[in-house]
Amino acid sequence: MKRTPHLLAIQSHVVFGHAGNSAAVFPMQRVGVNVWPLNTVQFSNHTQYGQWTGEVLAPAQIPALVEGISNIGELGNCDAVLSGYLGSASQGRAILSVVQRIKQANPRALYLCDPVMGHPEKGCIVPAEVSEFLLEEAVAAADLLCPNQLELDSFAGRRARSLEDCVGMARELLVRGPKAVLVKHLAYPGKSADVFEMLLVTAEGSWHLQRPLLAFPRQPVGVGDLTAGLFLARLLLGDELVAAFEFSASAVHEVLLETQACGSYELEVVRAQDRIVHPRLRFEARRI
Ligand SMILES: Nc1ncnc2c1ncn2[C@@H]1O[C@H](COP(=O)(O)OP(=O)(O)O)[C@@H](O)[C@H]1O
Ligand SMILES: Cc1ncc(COP(=O)(O)O)c(C=O)c1O
Ligand SMILES: [Mg+2]
Repeated sequence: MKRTPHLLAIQSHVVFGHAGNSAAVFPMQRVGVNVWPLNTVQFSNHTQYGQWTGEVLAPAQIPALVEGISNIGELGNCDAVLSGYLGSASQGRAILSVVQRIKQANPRALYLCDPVMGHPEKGCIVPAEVSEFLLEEAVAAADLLCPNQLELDSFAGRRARSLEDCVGMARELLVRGPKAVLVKHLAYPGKSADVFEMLLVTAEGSWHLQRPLLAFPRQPVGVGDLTAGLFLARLLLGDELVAAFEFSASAVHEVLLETQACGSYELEVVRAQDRIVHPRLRFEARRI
C-alpha cells in the first residue's frame, strides 16, 4: 500500500472563514495528505474585512513545536513544509531553521514558500518586515516558490512589461534557488481582460495556463493559499510539476464556481469538497 504523505503547513488560521491554513488544510487532507497545521497567527477573520482580533504566535513556538514532533520520533516522516502568511519576520527565520532541521531528518523533504507580502489596496495586511524577509532570505531556501504578480514584481524590483517578461523574472528566481516558480495570478500589460492566467517556470521550460475569469461582487480571499496547498499536495502524491499545476488550477476553479453560485464572499471549500478531488474540467497548461 502506498504511504500517505505528511506535510507541515505553517501559515495563518482564521476562526471564521477561509484563508491560510483555514483555506488549505481541509482541501489538502481531502486529496489525501496528512497535514500538520502550525498556525502563525490566530485571527478572528482574514484581514480584508478591515478589522480583526487575535494574536501572532511567538516565534520561539515554531522550533518548540517541531522539537516536540522530533521528540516523539516523527520528524523524519515529514515530506514537505509549506509556509504562507507570516505574522513577523522572526517567524520567517524560525521557519527557515525548522526547514533545515527537517531536511536533516528527511533529505527528500520539500519546502514550498508562498511569499504572502500583503496588498494594502486590497486590504491584505502583512507587516513590512515580512516582505523584506521574503525578498532577501526565504527565496534562497525555497524549493518551490508561488508568488502572485505583485510578489513576482517585488522580487524583480520592477513591474512586468509582458508575459515574456514574467517568464524572464521567474527564471531569474530559479537562479536564486527554487526549482520551480508557480505564478498564481498573472497581471501584465496586454493580458486579455476576460481570462485568469497562471504560469509555471522550471529549469525544463515554461507553461502558461488560462481559466475562465469569474465575476464576484467582492474578490474572494484565500485563493492563493488554496492554489499553493493543492499544488504541493499533488506533488507529494506523485504528480509531476505540470500535472500538479494543472490539477491545482482545476480544483481551485471548482471552489470558485461553487463560491460564485452561493453568492458567498468566503470560499465554499466544504461544499466543493468532492469536486476538489475530482474536478470536472481539466485546464491544460500550454508550453511557451
Ligand atoms: N477565476 C477567477 N475569476 C475571478 N477572480 C479570480 C479567479 N481566480 C482567482 N481570482 C481572484 O484573483 C485574485 C488573486 O489574488 P492575488 O493577490 O493576485 O493572488 P493570490 O491571492 O493568488 O496570492 C484574488 O482576489 C482571487 O479571488
Ligand atoms: C490572515 C490571512 N491569511 C492569508 C491571506 C492570504 O490570502 P490569499 O490567498 O488571498 O493571498 C490573507 C489575505 O488577506 C489573510 O488576511
Ligand atoms: Mg496570496
